[in-house]
Amino acid sequence: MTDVDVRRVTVLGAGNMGHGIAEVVAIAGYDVVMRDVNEELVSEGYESIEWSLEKLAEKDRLDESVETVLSRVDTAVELESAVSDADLVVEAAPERMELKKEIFGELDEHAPADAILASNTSSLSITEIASATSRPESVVGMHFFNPPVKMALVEVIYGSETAEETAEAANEFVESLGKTPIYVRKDVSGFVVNTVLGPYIGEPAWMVSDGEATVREADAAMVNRRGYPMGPFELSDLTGIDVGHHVREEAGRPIPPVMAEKVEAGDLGRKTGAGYYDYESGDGADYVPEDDTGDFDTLRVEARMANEAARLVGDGVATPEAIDTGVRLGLGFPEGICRRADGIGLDAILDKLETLSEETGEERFAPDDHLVELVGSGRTGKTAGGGFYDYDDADGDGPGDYRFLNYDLSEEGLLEIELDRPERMNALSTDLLGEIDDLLSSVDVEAVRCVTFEGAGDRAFSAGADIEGFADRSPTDAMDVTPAFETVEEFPRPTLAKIEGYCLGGGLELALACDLRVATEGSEFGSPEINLGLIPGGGGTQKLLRMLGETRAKELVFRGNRIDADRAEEWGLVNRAVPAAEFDDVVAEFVDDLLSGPPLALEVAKKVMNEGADASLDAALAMESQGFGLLFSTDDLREGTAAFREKRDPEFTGE
Ligand SMILES: C/C=C/C(=O)SCCNC(=O)CCNC(=O)[C@H](O)C(C)(C)COP(=O)(O)OP(=O)(O)OC[C@H]1O[C@@H](n2cnc3c(N)ncnc32)[C@H](O)[C@@H]1OP(=O)(O)O
Repeated sequence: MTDVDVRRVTVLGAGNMGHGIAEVVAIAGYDVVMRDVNEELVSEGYESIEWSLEKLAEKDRLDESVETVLSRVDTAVELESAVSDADLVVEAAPERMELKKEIFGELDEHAPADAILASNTSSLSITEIASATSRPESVVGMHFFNPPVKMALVEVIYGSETAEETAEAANEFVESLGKTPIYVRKDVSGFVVNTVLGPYIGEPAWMVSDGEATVREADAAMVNRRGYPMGPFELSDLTGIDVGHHVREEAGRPIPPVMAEKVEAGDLGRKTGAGYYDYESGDGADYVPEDDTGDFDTLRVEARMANEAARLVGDGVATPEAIDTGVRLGLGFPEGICRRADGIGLDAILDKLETLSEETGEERFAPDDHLVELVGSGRTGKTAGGGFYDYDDADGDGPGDYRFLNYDLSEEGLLEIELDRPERMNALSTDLLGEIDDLLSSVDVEAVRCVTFEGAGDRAFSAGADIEGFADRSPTDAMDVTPAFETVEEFPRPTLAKIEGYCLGGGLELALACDLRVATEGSEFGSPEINLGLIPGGGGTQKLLRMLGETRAKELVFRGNRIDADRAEEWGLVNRAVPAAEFDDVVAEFVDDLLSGPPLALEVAKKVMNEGADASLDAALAMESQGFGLLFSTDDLREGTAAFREKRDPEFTGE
């Protein structure tokens, strides 16, 4: 359950968002009432929850039975009784201000005095919604992304009178759902994610309108050259061209002519069969890498997004971390826009905006004050040691602040490393591999006694190398995956992979570079590279051969299909496959032994065993005997033998 005070939740609205939110809330263990204005809508919503839960159960992604989760979902038509004992109400009604205000007026009358009143609006002002109540301090925005069951992000938005404790409770509640909240500290139009998305869609539309680019060039360049998951026009077709048009109209912003023409012609995107691409008589978003002529000005688009991000930071709406988390989880951007801007150089971004501003006189290029300040104070990005972020490791003298990696080094010497790209199944991008390499190369080894690796989220340790990045990579770059795996393998302390979920391709190779592997029973293992026309490239072919023998290794590599954790244990691919409920305890037992073990003997054992595996038996035995001799002169040996004599646990110091 949850450690916040919320126990009973009411969701108002049984449509796409409403039933999705109710489902997520019930899965997290809360009792939830889903209310809509008539029985038909409510039962359609309920059936959708049931259908979705069954799909999750089929994919083994539900810890409880469908019936148990459903037993926590109640439905209602009457608002008063639905909210009368709710701790939290999430309103997910259609996006019309008058309707929302009416609902919040009713909530004010019927919901308990201490209830949190949240709106799932994606575009309307929280302050104005709250004005319909006599308790605006209890009203907060809680913007889930569609579909809630799949999307990890929730924006928690402050209205102008939202109390700190209301926002904090909303934040904790979102975390208790297993989702990632970001704070949007001021009630700005578009909140965080849609504010950054605006120029991604809008600027290419201006460029096409002005005859400076084609739709296909823009999409191909942003996807292939800059790694975005979808081209701006492809994305616009998917979400509906009229949606972006409406948002701009409402905000009083100029509308790119190409967008206005499409809306006027009724070509709104996929939903009408045609938009920027033709989905009925054509092949849909059929741009290909060759459409990327190299002329499309990607910097112009990214400079505008970075400018919006600077405005959000400068105005105190969100931190760079929140913005980056928002666009990664909410839009699937390959990295946060603030990180990316720091990488490009804020001076180059400012220069681009100033040039465009002078050339066109258009308001949208006016550089934001915060951006100007950052550049003026020398914070021009990563190479300068600071931009939106600080780069402590710019001088290369220690681990820094990583984008895709979280780590913690405890006083006892446990270095816990988490691969943090849950939205991409913790796929190993070049950057992520570089960060693993950097961390293990720069950490103070003397302070570490054991390392664990795990994947963020509950779906994957890692689903392999980042396939999105493949199109863009030269063969020599692509061969560059092994250094990080070698660093892991050669790290002088014992390493343990904690595997929950998919462990595939490069993810399996990372786990194999670790000394030990513990997995939950629901985990799946495989080398699916062959299905992509590839072979394992991070040591997999050779590691599997040595670990499993030719018969099993070839089955994994040639067939490319997955095996379950029990079979992985039987084959010797993992040390233990355990039920999820026992996982933490089993991992803790392994870690305790490694942390309390003699560091020098463990280091020598690791080296002798790793290097000996590839040497002749004579050479390997010579290595072992040399290591054995070496350890005889250590304090740890004296401590180990003394502890044995004195019948106590040894306390090794690594000397
Ligand atoms: C030297 C090393 C080479 C290699 O490692 S090559 C890569 C080898 N690995 C693979 O081929 C595995 C690819 N992934 C999959 O087959 C599936 O995923 C899974 C079976 C792991 C899970 O399937 P499901 O439950 O249906 O989830 P989902 O919608 O496919 O994945 C969620 C999001 O994660 C992205 N993703 C998954 N694996 C990768 C990857 N390896 N590289 C980049 N992105 C990946 C998806 O695209 C999607 O993203 P969106 O939600 O935006 O559609």
